Formats: sequence, structure tokens, C-alpha cells
Amino acid sequence: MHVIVTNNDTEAGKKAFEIIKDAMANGAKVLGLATGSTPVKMYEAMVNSDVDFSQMTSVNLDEYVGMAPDNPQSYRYFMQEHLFNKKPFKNTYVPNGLAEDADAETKRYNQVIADNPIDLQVLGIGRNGHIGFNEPGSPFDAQTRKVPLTQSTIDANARFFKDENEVPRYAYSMGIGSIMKSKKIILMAFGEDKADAIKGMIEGPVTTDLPASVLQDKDNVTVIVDKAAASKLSQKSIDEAINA
Ligand SMILES: N[C@@H]1[C@@H](O)[C@H](O)[C@@H](COP(=O)(O)O)O[C@@H]1O
Repeated sequence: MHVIVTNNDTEAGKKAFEIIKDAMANGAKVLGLATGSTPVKMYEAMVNSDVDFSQMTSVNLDEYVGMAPDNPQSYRYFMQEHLFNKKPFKNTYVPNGLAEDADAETKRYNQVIADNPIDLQVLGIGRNGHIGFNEPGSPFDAQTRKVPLTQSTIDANARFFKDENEVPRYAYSMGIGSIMKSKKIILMAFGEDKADAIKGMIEGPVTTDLPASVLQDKDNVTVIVDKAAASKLSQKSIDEAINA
């Protein structure tokens, strides 16, 4: 795991985009993409560049169950707004929140991942250490499945909704097993709210209690954090990190 500490999310987004460009120069064709506030600056950097993504495929991590693609709270809508409407891709995949049969949908999405092996996966992290919607307790070998959201995630995501009651209780999420098959992974985190999760991920035990800890000790993982998210790391971790 390589840790990079930046001054802010704008710098981090640029760094992440540099890594994407390198991967593309080395033949990457499939990007695993994430939603949430964390990757927004990276998408801005992509949109403001002259890089052509029209031969690229994207596979997103997750979607809320029951959410229509044209609902502004849906992850499909988020991706269209922040990236795909401005930078067209060849193919873009997001789980279908409106699927009538959850088993069929998760099966379909696992096939999408099998057919489009992910060259570079971008991740955020939840305050409780979740990745995608793989909440604490998620098995490390899981594939795409329908998952209940924890109260902590519902509370954290309530800021995007008028009312906490409107936050969906379930999501389709790529499993940790599928995420870990990606050739490279970038995880970003910003702000003090993420400092405990980042410390646990880098310095704590590898445990399903903190799903992102599965990334520890993996050479193909780059973690890009701002100073606030890095604020609880030990001096040893800070010394080992690269200051951008
Ligand atoms: N499913 C998403 C995750 O993919 C994301 O990493 C996390 C953090 O969100 P934010 O980046 O807004 O802090 O929130 C959601 O739960």
C-alpha cells in the first residue's frame, strides 16, 4: 500500500487522474468508478482535460435499490452529471436500482464484471470503513449482492436527501472479492470524519469489522488522503507516506 498525503482534495483528484492516465497509457480499458463527494475533484480533472475516454469502459461500484436512473439521488444520475455527459465512454455500467429480481440483477452485474475485468478501481471510504456499500462484517470474498445499509451510513448519506426517511435502506454493491480482483486500486479520503477509518485501514488489524483493511499490505493499492484524513496516523505511517 502506498500512501500519498496531499494538502486538499483538488490536489488529490489531480494525483488520482495522473494514475488513471498512466494506467491508460499502459493499456487500461476498464475503470471501476465510485460515487460520493470524495471522487468529485478527480472527475473535474478528467472533465477539464483533453483526454479521450470514448474507447473506455466503466463499471460502477454500487446503486441504491429502488432508485430510478433519472432520480437525482441515484448513482447513475451522479455519474452522468459528473462525468459521462461531459466525457462520453464506450460503455458505462451501474447496477440497475429498479431491477425487479434482485438475484437476477446481481447475477447480471457479476457477469458484467467478469466480461470487463477492472484495470483500475477508484474507491472512497465510509466513516465506518466501508468500501462500495460493503459494510462492516461483509465477507472478503463476496461478489455483487443486495446489502442492507447500516444506520451510520444512512445518517452519513442523509445530507443528500430532504429527510432521513428518504435514504434507501438497501443497495446493490460490488463485493469485496470483485473489488480485490482489480489490477490496481486507488482509495481516496478527505476530512477529519474519515481519520479513524484511515487509521484503522492502515494501522489496525485486517478484519471484516473494517472492510477497507483488506487493502492493507497490497502493493497495487494507492491511498490518497488529505492532511485531515491523515491526522490520526502514527509518525511511522506519516514518515513512510509520500508528501505530494
Ligand atoms: N457507497 C458510497 C461509497 O462508495 C462512498 O465511498 C462513501 C463515502 O462517501 P463520501 O465520498 O461522500 O464521503 O459513501 C457511500 O456510502
